[in-house]
Amino acid sequence: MEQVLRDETSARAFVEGLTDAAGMLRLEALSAALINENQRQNLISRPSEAQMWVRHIADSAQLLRLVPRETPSRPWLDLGTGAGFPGLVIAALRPEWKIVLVESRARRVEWLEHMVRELDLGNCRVEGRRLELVEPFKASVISARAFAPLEKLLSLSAPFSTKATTYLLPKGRSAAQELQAMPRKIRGMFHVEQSLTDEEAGIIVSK
Ligand SMILES: C[S@@+](CC[C@H](N)C(=O)[O-])C[C@H]1O[C@@H](n2cnc3c(N)ncnc32)[C@H](O)[C@@H]1O
Repeated sequence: MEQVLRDETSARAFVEGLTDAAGMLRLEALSAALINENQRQNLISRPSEAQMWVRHIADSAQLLRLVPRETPSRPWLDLGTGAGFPGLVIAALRPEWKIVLVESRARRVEWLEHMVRELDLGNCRVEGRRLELVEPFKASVISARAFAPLEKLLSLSAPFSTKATTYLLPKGRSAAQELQAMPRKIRGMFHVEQSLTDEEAGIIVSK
């Protein structure tokens, strides 16, 4: 098994390897603002504030290992971005990529829009509505962490996917089980990658 990022120092070093100094500054700013905003609205669990890099930032950033380094030809769509994971972290690491964050809760939408402006992420757009109401477009990547059960996720996101779309779905410790419970045809379209931030967690990946 690969390295597991057990502490904040190793998680930060891992993310450093994926970006440049400006990217790290954006993530530091995101982390500080998020801890501040978490006093006003419940964005992340309080205990996870002290493990921001392992639990949230590196956990999101690791998805970049699963896609090509080149700018995708179509947008990266993140479903149910919430506090910003994983989509806002990807946008902070790859500001030249087109990223669309979908989030329905008004205060979270405000927060995401605020951070997109603060971090000057001109290629990142927030769709502040339910996914069901978003005008469909074809995405290169569809990511979602803790958004919906796999079957529902696939049906809600179908209008945004093509045969070439890569799904990246951090599913925690239920990944293998959730995939196993799917009909064989769907099972065959995905596999589970080991998460670098939790040795028992998996990421459901298409193709
Ligand atoms: C459990 S949170 C996860 C947030 C974030 N992805 C993370 O892992 O930290 C799920 C988020 O999805 C949003 N959500 C749920 N159903 C949605 C829908 N149909 N359209 C858009 N957003 C939705 C919720 O408002 C919530 O912020």
